[in-house]
Amino acid sequence: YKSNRYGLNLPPGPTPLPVIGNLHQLGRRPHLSLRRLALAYGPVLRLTLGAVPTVVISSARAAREVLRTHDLALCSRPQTYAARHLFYGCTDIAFAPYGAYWRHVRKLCILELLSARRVESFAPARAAEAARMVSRVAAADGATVNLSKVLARYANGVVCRATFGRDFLEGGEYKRHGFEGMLADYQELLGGFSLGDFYPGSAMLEELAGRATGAKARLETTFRRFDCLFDEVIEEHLQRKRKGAEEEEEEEEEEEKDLVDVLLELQGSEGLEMPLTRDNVKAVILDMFAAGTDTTFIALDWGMTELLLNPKAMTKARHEVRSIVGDQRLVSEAHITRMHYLKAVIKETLRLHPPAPLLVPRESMQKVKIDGYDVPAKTRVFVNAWAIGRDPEAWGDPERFDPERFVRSSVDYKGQDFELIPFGAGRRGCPAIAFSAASIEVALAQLLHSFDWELPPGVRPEDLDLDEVFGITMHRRDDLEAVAKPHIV
Ligand code: HEM
Repeated sequence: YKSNRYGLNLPPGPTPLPVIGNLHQLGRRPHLSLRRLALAYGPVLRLTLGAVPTVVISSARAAREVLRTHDLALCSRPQTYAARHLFYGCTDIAFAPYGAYWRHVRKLCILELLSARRVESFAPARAAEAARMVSRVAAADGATVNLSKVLARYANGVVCRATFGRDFLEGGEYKRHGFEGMLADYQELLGGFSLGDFYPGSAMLEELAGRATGAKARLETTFRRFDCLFDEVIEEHLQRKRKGAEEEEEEEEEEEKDLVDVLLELQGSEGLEMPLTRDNVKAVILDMFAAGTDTTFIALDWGMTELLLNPKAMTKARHEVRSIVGDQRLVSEAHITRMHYLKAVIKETLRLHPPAPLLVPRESMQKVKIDGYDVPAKTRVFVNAWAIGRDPEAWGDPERFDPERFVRSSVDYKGQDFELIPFGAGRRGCPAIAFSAASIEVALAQLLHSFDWELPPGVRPEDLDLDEVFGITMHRRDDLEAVAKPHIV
């Protein structure tokens, strides 16, 4: 085996796939190293992640084969050490292996939790959080604002209101529950490749590796923090229900229900195909909270970063928003249906900065052929959405932020166009595209309507450090700071 310049071992003879190597050799930014490898060796790479055969896909054509042609064969998830510890033994939606249980919870998610009607019912929550976001920015009174913090609170507020019926920002609760730390731990632990994953199937070796590296202790602490919070929230909801029943209140309006209400109702209903335990309910709540918060924040953070770096796009988007909203203070969702350029800005942001750069790994359930290569059962499959969004074969001038490209084309992120797959696609595709689009659009439109934005005095676009922190989701390492001049507040 000779070593190539990536420090990987190339096999001497022909192999079913071009490269064998080791993912931990790929450094701090695997999405980038993997793209370099794909440019050198082709869009279907095989790596050996410890004992786990792994395939990485880096072209729209190969992604179509994974996410459409072989969607069913490739729609399980690996039961990683971290996912099992954090997600109640992988009984959530995102990490459950393919089977009757996953089909059941996924169906409940599509029909009950994130249906078009439910997403619409959260419009007041989005509006309230957008208004609070404006107040937080206005409070800076022309001084430099840490916009990343403001956006993180918005994303957290929207997801918490939809999931739990309230946010945790008042009365020191945010700090008490340690939300930021919890989410940071979660992203890091899930995105990391813990030593335990190198010995799948050997429970003893996995356990030893987990202990030796300290991963187990961290996973257990993070799990316990989430678990206690969810128990508190469920008890609150049950108490409210009991009180309502004693006072013989009218049935709660469908519009006022949060996702915990819906899940508890489903749990109590008799017609359910499969019973839901309390742990199942908590696992699904964790999915909503964890899958929704950071992703929404990252899309907004990069959206505002790109607009600040590209004043022409900023001016055009602002002009569109203001010409539609006029002198009203708050942007409504009816306004947004007419904001075509704003939607193009969001697509362009998600093309260059998909919040989950390698999507969420899949696992093959049977042998399939991808791009002519044999991929055996039990192979872990990563799709490098980040590389695909910058593929020169799919995109002209791919590194340039240019929302105009979407004004001229009908390419969308809904899982039909494989050159743009920030939400994945197929049976395992993100079930929250409508929820996310609504949350991102209203926040971005509101920020552009209420304020004129500039970089802080003395900071030039080229001064911004755009480095990122890789995890299951990937955000900028530095916070975005900017100055906001009120337009209509
Ligand atoms: C910008 C925002 C978001 C992005 C970019 C995003 C991206 C993704 C991606 C890439 C996947 C894996 C898809 C695949 O394997 O093909 C996924 C799955 C998932 N997402 Fe999202 N997501 C976002 C927001 C949300 C929100 C707000 C929620 C919930 C409220 C959510 C819930 C889920 C769930 C439950 C899954 C697992 C689906 C399954 O395995 O069946 N996501 N998301």
